[in-house]
Amino acid sequence: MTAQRRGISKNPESSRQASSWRGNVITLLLLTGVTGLVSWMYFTWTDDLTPRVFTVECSEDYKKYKLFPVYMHKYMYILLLFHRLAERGLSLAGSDGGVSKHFSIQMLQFVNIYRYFKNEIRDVFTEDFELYRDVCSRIQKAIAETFGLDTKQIYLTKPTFFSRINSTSAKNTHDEYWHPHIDKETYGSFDYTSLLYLSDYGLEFGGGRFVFMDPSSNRTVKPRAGRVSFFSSGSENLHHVEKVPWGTRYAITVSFTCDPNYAIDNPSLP
Ligand SMILES: O=C(O)CCC(=O)C(=O)O
Ligand SMILES: [Fe+2]
Repeated sequence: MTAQRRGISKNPESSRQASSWRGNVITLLLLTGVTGLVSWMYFTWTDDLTPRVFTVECSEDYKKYKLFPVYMHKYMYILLLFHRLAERGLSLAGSDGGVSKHFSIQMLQFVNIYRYFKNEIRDVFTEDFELYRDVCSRIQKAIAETFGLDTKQIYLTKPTFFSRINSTSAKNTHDEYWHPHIDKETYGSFDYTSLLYLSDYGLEFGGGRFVFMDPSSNRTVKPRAGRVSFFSSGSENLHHVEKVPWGTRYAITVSFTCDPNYAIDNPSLP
């Protein structure tokens, strides 16, 4: 009896078909892979640079502020570089409890750079005040445009400050930046808060993301050097900053009020 073998037919036509089928599958896989990679690269690199605006319902608080119109919470990004100024100022003064806030305006528990540097202020900052003023007015313009205001309806207010956060443990409650809060309650005169980030999340520090604690879900802003986030300062924008486990996070807070009584002048050299 002859042993029977089953195997792939040696027919040349079916071999050709099999190899062209394999070729098609490989091409399809390659195409899918390349498309996936390109989409991933596109979304990773472009997503972060696109201005984003989210709208939330105004909180009940605004019923108390009859004088001023009610605006929605929105935020967007603009690109600016400001790291140098923060590092220069902050390297010379600050708390050892993980957070340093340096106001350009006098505030009780924080460093007033005018007082701190006295006559040396010109050596430390020189042309940086010009840059700072320019940044403030660009942010003011962006806020006014986004919220449908005239730039003359919002005024720079205090405190406006640099902050540096690292993993050093908090020495007092002012160092505890991670608590959920409402800026209007914390700072009083704020109607619009803006934050200009000066260092990159994930590269220069870990944690430290800004979290809007919206009722439906949280929304997170990843700090990135040059990124600006702004929002109305009422209870519709309860937020907190995640703890920073490593590295150093720099930011500038620039705030605006609708009330001319709380307006301050742009910072300038004496
Ligand atoms: O630095 C930040 O991202 C926000 C800080 C903050 O919420 C505040 O100082 O009120
Ligand atoms: Fe805040």
